[in-house]
Amino acid sequence: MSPSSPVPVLTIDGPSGSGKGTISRLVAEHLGWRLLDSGALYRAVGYAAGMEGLDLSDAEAVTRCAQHVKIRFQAAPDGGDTHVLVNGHDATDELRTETAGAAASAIASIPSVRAALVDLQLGFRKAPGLVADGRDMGTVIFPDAPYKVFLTASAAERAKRRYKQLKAKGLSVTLSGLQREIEARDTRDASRAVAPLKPADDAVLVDTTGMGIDDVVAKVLAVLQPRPAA
Ligand SMILES: Nc1ncnc2c1ncn2[C@@H]1O[C@H](COP(=O)(O)OP(=O)(O)OP(=O)(O)O)[C@@H](O)[C@H]1O
Ligand SMILES: Nc1ccn([C@H]2C[C@H](O)[C@@H](COP(=O)(O)O)O2)c(=O)n1
Repeated sequence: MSPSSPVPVLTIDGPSGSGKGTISRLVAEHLGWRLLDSGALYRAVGYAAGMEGLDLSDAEAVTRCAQHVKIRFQAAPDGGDTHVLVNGHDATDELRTETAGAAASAIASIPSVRAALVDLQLGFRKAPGLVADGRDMGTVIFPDAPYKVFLTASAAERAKRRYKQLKAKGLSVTLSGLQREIEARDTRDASRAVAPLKPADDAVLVDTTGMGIDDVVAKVLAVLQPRPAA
């Protein structure tokens, strides 16, 4: 990278449960790059709005909340999951629930809420590079990113992964209920007017159905390799 060239960004977009968070973290660790979990920002706004007792469809009130909320990512001392502090409260566990995901998806369809989070996201672009995980990383926030991936997997496989993850945490969930929630969230995220969930025109599509995590990491890292001249 020359001193004048922009900091490289790898965007990893995709639907819920496709593995964006897991793969982004592993790829960022491998590269020694920073990580932006943009979904956590929308989850934090939805959570903060809930704590204030706001009606999530009140666009003005939720936008004010998005403009003022203090969100901080804190590395776990034991090397585990990064903690997310919302207005000083460690909300890591609350933010990972499907309820928080649905609230995030609802407030994320408000254009002024999205606008309130743009500068915060752009601020993550620092040397030596950034892996950015979300729904609109490659299309809206970092359209000039040199590397873009769109991760998918069948809804049934994504529901199975989520089921395993939540069961391991001791939560009482059903596979069919999770699949319904995942599909409802995908539909809302993909059909909103602003920054809908969709692959960037120049993204590499990776269908992870039936693939293990290590194979997906390898496939994503391959996107960063220079292509042989034709
Ligand atoms: N290729 C894979 N094979 C099997 N399990 C996977 C794979 N990728 C991710 N997982 C598991 O699936 C679960 C969901 O993954 P993850 O949270 O990374 O998805 P996500 O796309 O970030 O979801 P969300 O958008 O809802 O935050 C995790 O338990 C993760 O370990
Ligand atoms: N760039 C982004 C990231 C997330 N959202 C919204 C839509 C998602 O359903 C919700 C939660 O995201 P997750 O943590 O599951 O990745 O947040 C968005 O609109 N744009």
